[in-house]
Amino acid sequence: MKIVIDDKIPYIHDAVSRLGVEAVYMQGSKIGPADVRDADALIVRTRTRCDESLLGNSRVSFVATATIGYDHIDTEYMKKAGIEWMNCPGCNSSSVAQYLKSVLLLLWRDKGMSPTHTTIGIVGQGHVGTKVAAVAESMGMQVLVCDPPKAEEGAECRYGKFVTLEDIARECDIITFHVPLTRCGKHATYHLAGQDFFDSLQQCPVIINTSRGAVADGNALIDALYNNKVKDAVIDTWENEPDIDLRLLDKAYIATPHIAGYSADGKVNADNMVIEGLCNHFGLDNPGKIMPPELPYNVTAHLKELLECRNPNNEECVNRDIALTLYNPLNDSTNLKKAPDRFEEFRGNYPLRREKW
Ligand SMILES: NC(=O)C1=CN([C@@H]2O[C@H](COP(=O)(O)OP(=O)(O)OC[C@H]3O[C@@H](n4cnc5c(N)ncnc54)[C@H](O)[C@@H]3O)[C@@H](O)[C@H]2O)C=CC1
Ligand SMILES: O=C(O)C(=O)[C@H](O)COP(=O)(O)O
Repeated sequence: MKIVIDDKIPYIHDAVSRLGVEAVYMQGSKIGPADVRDADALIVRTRTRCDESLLGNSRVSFVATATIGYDHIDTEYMKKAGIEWMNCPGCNSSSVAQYLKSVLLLLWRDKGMSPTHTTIGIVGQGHVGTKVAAVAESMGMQVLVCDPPKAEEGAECRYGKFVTLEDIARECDIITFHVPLTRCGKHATYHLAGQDFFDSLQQCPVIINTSRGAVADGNALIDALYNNKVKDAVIDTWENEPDIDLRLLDKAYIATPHIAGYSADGKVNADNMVIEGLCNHFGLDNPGKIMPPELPYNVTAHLKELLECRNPNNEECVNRDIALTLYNPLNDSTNLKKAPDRFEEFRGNYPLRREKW
């Protein structure tokens, strides 16, 4: 049995080596029809488009993407071809929530956006949006949630009732997108934040996009930043990655290379889900749980020091410093702004980041 695996999926190698199968590791964007022709399974990330042109002449019967999003998988083709496929729902949702928490703390520290005077609009109440809403609520923000598909299903909104995107545009100081990228259907999200949306903004909000680049129309967002319809932008996901728009990079307050979900915890969750799916599909013995590496001693010692020096009068600052020590998106942003051509390199060699210590 042969598996082709994206070589930038961290922590998975040991578990795969214990499966007793042939494993070929390759750069995700380079995996082509000749590489998968004699493969039985494919484990990918967002960089491999899985469709008929890749898989049509192969014997692949199982495809797993170690990600939440699956807009790179042609699910219609998978169904037609009888190929089982899986994504990893929720795997890195806490990692994206950690990214958002640090962003909200930085907006408070550096831009004076006090949480108790801030209304945040969350577009998409799925795995990620639910956790982001809880973070914002715990900081004292007023939370509005827009999720028309969930509203139509009769799902419960924890924050009053679901509102429309128009309500969000009218009321919110921060607007953050947590939707899948979809190009058809009643609730398609391609350019959901388009010209009309930006024209309708009333509060000159901060726009945060950690979903997929094309959920926001980059040109319309840049115009809105120049015309002061939008105060600041925090961009993790970009149109045309890795060839990103340098005007948006320049204007964005925080600009990161699609790494909101890159905590080691999130990566390991995805690995464990993928290995379980693979073992179930092929009847293999599960080699056991993968664990994330520990943080180095100097980081944990610094965190302990912060806690020990805690002054009850500045508890909030200590909590903020701990959160930002664990993860500060400005570090990733500074690197990307200096060297945007290294977008994929920054992702592929991402430093150890933990959600807890
Ligand atoms: N930047 C990063 O590293 C990461 C990005 N993502 C992106 O975030 C997306 C969301 O992730 P999850 O919350 O786990 O997905 P999910 O599937 O759990 O939730 C998505 C929610 O969006 C809602 N939705 C769909 N169309 C909508 C529309 N037009 N307007 C408002 N709401 C709409 C759905 O009803 C659902 O509740 C993923 O599809 C992925 O593209 C996810 C993880 C990491
Ligand atoms: O899970 C998702 O969806 C994501 O966007 C990932 O965090 C990004 O993953 P890769 O591009 O590394 O596959």
